[in-house]
Amino acid sequence: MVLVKTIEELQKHLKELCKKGSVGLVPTMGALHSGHLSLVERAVSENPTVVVSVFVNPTQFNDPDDLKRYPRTLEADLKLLEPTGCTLVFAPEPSEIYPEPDTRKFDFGHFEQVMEGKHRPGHFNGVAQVVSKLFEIVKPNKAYFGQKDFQQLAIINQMVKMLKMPVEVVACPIIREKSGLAMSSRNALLTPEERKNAVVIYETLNKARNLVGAKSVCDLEKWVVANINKNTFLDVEYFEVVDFESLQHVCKWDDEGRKIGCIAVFCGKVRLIDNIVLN
Ligand SMILES: Nc1ncnc2c1ncn2[C@@H]1O[C@H](COP(=O)(O)OP(=O)(O)OP(=O)(O)O)[C@@H](O)[C@H]1O
Ligand SMILES: CC(C)(CO)[C@@H](O)C(=O)[O-]
Ligand code: BAL
Repeated sequence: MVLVKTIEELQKHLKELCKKGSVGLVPTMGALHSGHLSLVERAVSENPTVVVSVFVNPTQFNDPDDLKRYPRTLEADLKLLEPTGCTLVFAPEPSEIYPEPDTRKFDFGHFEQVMEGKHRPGHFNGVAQVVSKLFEIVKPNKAYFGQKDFQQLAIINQMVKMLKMPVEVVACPIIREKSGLAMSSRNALLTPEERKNAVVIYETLNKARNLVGAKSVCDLEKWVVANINKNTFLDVEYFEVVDFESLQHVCKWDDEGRKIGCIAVFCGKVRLIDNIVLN
């Protein structure tokens, strides 16, 4: 495994490595945990060359405090990546990715107007800026993303189509702690007490899945918010039941297609997201 910091170095390595076959890319913002490692392991099992990028992308943060607080742990990340068998770790400085400001504006229509897009203005434009740059730099055959960031996956699939990029986007399942809490780099910012209480999020999502049909969509949404907000550590920003493909709000359980419940919750100052497939 080799750590590279510049695009020039990375592309020099890739010129030789791509002769071995496909290249897999796992984009991350570091502070790695088993969720990230599951993506890397999948990529290693499917490609002779795997690049893991570790880059806290400033353009996707709508809240400057969130960017300042975001955990940065490159030394520990490298220790975790070593045994996975990944080939290259690309950890650039912001000036390497953005030698000048990226002024591109993507139009993802409805996909960026709901849930994360609505509550984090500009977030998905920043994600598309950095992921499109990473795809141009690495030219991967396959790129791996987690279903924890469900809406991000939909946006990236759309971006790949819009920009006609020859990349296969691979969706990977959510990895959870034993308690059920979805693994997330931001979990490291929780106090032990907050972490204990954060398990109520997934517990509630699981109960909600069992109430599908017994309650109307609208009543279920209200019930989830009320049940989580009963816990004084937690404050729901949104819970929405949407169509798995279109992300359109679902009105009735009888509507065609799979449905997913997506949630964002503040636990103290830390904003956590999660989701559950409902049928
Ligand atoms: N628990 C998880 N299970 C599966 N994939 C995950 C999990 N957590 C993160 N990922 C995926 O890893 C990739 C990098 O995510 P990122 O570096 O933002 O980590 P994160 O844990 O989601 O951090 P945070 O949510 O605090 O920003 C994304 O594709 C994300 O969906
Ligand atoms: C895809 C990504 C690495 C882009 O910065 C980030 O949004 C993330 O970690 O999910
Ligand atoms: N996992 C999504 C990255 C972010 O929260 O900015």
